[in-house]
Amino acid sequence: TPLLLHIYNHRSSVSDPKLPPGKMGFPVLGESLEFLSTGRKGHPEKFIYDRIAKYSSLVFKTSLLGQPTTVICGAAGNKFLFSNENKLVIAWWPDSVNKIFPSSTQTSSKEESKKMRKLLPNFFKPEALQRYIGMMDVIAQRHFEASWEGKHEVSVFPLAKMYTFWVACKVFLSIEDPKHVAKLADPFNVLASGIISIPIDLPGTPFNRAIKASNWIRKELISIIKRRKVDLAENRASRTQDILSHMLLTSDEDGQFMKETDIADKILGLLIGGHDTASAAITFIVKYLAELPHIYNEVLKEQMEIAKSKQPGEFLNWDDIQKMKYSWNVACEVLRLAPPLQGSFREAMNDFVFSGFSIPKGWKLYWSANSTHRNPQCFPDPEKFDPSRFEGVGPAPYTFVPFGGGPRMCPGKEYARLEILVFMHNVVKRFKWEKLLPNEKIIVDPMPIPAKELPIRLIPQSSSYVMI
Ligand code: HEM
Repeated sequence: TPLLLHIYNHRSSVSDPKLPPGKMGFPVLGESLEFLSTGRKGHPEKFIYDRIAKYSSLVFKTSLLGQPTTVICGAAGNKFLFSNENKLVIAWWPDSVNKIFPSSTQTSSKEESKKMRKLLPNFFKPEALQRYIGMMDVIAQRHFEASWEGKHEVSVFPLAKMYTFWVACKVFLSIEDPKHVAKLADPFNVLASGIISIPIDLPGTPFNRAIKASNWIRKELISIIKRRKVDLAENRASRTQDILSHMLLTSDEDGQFMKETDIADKILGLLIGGHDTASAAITFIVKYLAELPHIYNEVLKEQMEIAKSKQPGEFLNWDDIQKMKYSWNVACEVLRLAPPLQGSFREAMNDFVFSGFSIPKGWKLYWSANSTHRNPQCFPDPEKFDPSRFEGVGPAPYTFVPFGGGPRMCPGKEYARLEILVFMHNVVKRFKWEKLLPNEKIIVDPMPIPAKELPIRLIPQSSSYVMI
């Protein structure tokens, strides 16, 4: 619609449309505190729906993280932002994120990082990922043996993080020794908590420790990369064994290979992008399955059919994943009600007009998954857990957006689907479970997690099930 936008732009200078309704709040702080506190109280959608109601508008202005921001809600808003990437809007991250990942913004140019972003989906194409399903299953089995079996009670969130991190170490880097995984996991958790901290870089602050942790991990990654290069040259490593090999051997359209520092940054970005998101999703799947026994039973039925069809010692494969339709609908319904990422920011590249409101150049824009996920027009009876919403053609375009959309859509979406389904298969095959805290609160900061990390009581399946 460039023509339409041109007309909009033209009209904007003539009739001078107004800024969206809304309040900018206090200087600097803006409305950040309310934005964050509705999340910490477990209802991040409240910030959005209160304002949609107050201003009778799906577009409103506010100020978040020190930035004038327009929040754009609804399917039409999602479509607008996702389809105008690099035309009217460009990705924007808060300063704290840029400081923890200095090299992606400082050593590589914008052009370079755009090129890199184009390469990324190559490493996560279904064809490439199919090979990794068996590896994920191996890690899942080891994880359950090490941390679940023989236990009466466990806390789900830390275990989900351990699982996704172990899978990532294996699929990205071929690292599977639990000791080596743990050595990377510690600084990694420091890093993850620094990203969401207040960006004050003084000795001892979480932010400062995160920067140090990120430097340590990048150094470690560079040495892994150097070793791999030698191993590939001397045929001691396979060209397709993991994502690192793919990155080292893939060139862009100009025949250029990625630099070591870029690969380290990309892997670090992927580790971060995939860590708390997928583990939050897994935690909420376990939570909903505990609360909804009829859904649990359907998932169990589907997964046991698959388990019965396998030979002893045979790992999950692509055909098995294709059979997990009901389980994936359940996972999608969980992602609708508890989206791990609430939304993300863009920046206006120029002045433009959206929905009759003028958006000044440099302003930030924010889309929010909850603005459609909990909207009764997009999802009738939105509070009801109903996996059948995803049967047939499924939700209308741009209404179900846990992974975003357009050119910046989550590159790890397929990977996440596989590791979530492999987890579901392994957990229901072994256990039923009950929540230990029936009314455990949810905190969204910035990912949704149960406040006490979801402690559950495990009830092993009858042994005939586990043997299969
Ligand atoms: C259930 C799990 C996941 C959810 C809900 C999720 C969701 C998202 C969303 C909403 C975005 C932002 C899109 C935007 O700004 O419009 C994103 C970006 C991203 N995700 Fe995921 N993600 C998940 C898992 C993963 C995994 C497993 C990986 C890595 C293997 C990953 C890597 C990334 C990266 C690198 C970006 C940044 C892309 C960019 O800046 O262009 N994500 N994800």
